[in-house]
Amino acid sequence: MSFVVQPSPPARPNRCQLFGPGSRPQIFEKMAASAADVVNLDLEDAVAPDDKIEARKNVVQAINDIDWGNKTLSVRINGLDTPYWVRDVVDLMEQTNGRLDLIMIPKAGNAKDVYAVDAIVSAIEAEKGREKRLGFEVIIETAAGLAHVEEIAASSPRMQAMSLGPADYAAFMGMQTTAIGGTQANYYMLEDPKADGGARAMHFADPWHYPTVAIVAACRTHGVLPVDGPFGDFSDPDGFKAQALRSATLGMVGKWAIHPSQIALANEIFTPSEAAVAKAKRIIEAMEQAKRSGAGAVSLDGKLIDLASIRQAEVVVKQAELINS
Ligand SMILES: CC(=O)SCCNC(=O)CCNC(=O)[C@H](O)C(C)(C)COP(=O)(O)OP(=O)(O)OC[C@H]1O[C@@H](n2cnc3c(N)ncnc32)[C@H](O)[C@@H]1OP(=O)(O)O
Ligand SMILES: O=CC(=O)O
Ligand SMILES: [Mg+2]
Repeated sequence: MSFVVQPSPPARPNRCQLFGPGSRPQIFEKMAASAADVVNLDLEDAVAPDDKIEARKNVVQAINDIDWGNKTLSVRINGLDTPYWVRDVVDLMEQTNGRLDLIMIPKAGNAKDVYAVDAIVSAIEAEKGREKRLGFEVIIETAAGLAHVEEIAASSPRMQAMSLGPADYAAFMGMQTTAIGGTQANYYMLEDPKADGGARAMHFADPWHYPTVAIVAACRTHGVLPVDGPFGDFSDPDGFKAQALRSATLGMVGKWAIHPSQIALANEIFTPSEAAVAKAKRIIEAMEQAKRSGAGAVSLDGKLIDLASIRQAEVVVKQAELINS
């Protein structure tokens, strides 16, 4: 236990981040009317090179003209290795009305990447006398991003969220797959040949486990929201749910949707169920009683609960309160 108190991440729901290409303005109103907590207008990989300039104009206009309600509104700018990103940032800062909440920085490789964007944003904010501080979110989706995940999480007071990007992550790590997230057919173990009469059942392992835990740890250390990225097969709701359940279990607070059919799935998984909230409240209640009687550890339903159980239960209760607030 460190004497440094773990900072809280931004207190806003982030169960689902709905993405849409900036080059497809016909869907912007649908995104605004959706049940996603966060809308991400994309200038990066969902926009073809020839459409980059037009997409930027569409996004600027949409930020100014569309009623985004109480959504967290974010734009994914182009990567710092492209000729587009500076103009993305400058136009978003100079030509929009202050409604924009976040800029998403893709392929963040180290803290200096965030610093570079911060320098431009800070200068324009000061020049324009903007009172609302723009927030940042990043995607961890390169080998360098993973290697420097903690310094990226700590890189700026603007940092609000960090997502795992499994598509680029797979590419940059040289993984042999073209699927975006989820189960990988070749990542399995076979049962011991001597077990079960040699039937050798397959057990799929989770190739996203390590980056997920690394992101969650970095985020929890620095008060940033950890988010699971895209699941490309939008025709496979069960696969999406299994992936989302794994990341929720490991501490992530939400997941991207790359199709409207994935929004309700993400909202369901990242909203604590009534049963989970009721159980968490029973634990807190039982521990209050235990404290009054001087006990640190007691049994509830035949299981141990102690002071750590309060902290566990509070995660569930606070998440439910945040969503219902
Ligand atoms: C690896 C990464 O970087 S992922 C992040 C970047 N990627 C993206 O932003 C891609 C986002 N998704 C999309 O562009 C699209 O959903 C696609 C290309 C996958 C599929 O598009 P379509 O073929 O039009 O899907 P489909 O026909 O099933 O759409 C059904 C309805 O949902 C709408 N829709 C589709 N995608 C979206 C979206 N992202 N947001 C809101 N509405 C949408 C369609 O306009 C259509 O509406 P309608 O019923 O009123 O006509
Ligand atoms: O940007 C997201 C990804 O998976 O790559
Ligand atoms: Mg990517």
